[in-house]
Amino acid sequence: MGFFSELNGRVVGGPSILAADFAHLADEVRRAQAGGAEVVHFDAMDNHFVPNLTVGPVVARSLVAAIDIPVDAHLMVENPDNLIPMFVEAGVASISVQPEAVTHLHRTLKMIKGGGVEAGVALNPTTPPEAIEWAVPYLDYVLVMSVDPGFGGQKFIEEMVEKVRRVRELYGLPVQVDGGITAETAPLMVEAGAQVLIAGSAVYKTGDPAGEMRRILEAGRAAHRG
Ligand SMILES: O=C(CO)[C@@H](O)[C@H](O)COP(=O)(O)O
Ligand SMILES: [Co+2]
Repeated sequence: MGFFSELNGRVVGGPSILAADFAHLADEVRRAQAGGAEVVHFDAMDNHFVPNLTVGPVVARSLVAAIDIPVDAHLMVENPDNLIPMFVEAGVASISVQPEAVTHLHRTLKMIKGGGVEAGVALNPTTPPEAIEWAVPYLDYVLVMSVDPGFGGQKFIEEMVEKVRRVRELYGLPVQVDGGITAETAPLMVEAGAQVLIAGSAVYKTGDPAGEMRRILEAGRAAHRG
């Protein structure tokens, strides 16, 4: 049970908080919800794995309490094991880790699942889908990064469309996509098999978060092969 395991073939999406106004996070999420967002993507960065620093479990806890859609935590941190129990305690619905930042991935995924939340891996653009073959029994979703993690507003990496197709073919797990997702790139990703569309800049940097969220979801759904 959970957000990813209950998608039932639907294409869904939500905003990445990275591009939102952090002084009004819950309101920013509600703006995207007005455009059909069903999940919010919470980017945690540590200035070690990525050269940027954002927020952690304390802010996640407040956000969970203030909104009524699931919070999906994307941990771009080295050694996430210390943080996982705190994110679980904060009430997030799912946690993805970057396998490039984790030494004992099996242990880390078991820790996430043991906390009763859904587990994912977020693959850097050059990390091959085959790298997670033996992690699949412990996964509820795969996040294909279509930019290098660390910043919003970067250029979409086109080859990631084929990577989505490959991940879907290999594992059949729900694929989430993150990085440079817009109403133009979303259909390419959905046609290749992506089901969960995450967008930061495209939603929040245009002045119409609800309208842009809706546009991305409609464009994605129009490309869905069912
Ligand atoms: O995880 C990340 C970046 O590391 C993403 O969640 C970005 O925040 C997406 O931002 P846009 O590329 O949509 O602006
Ligand atoms: Co992210």
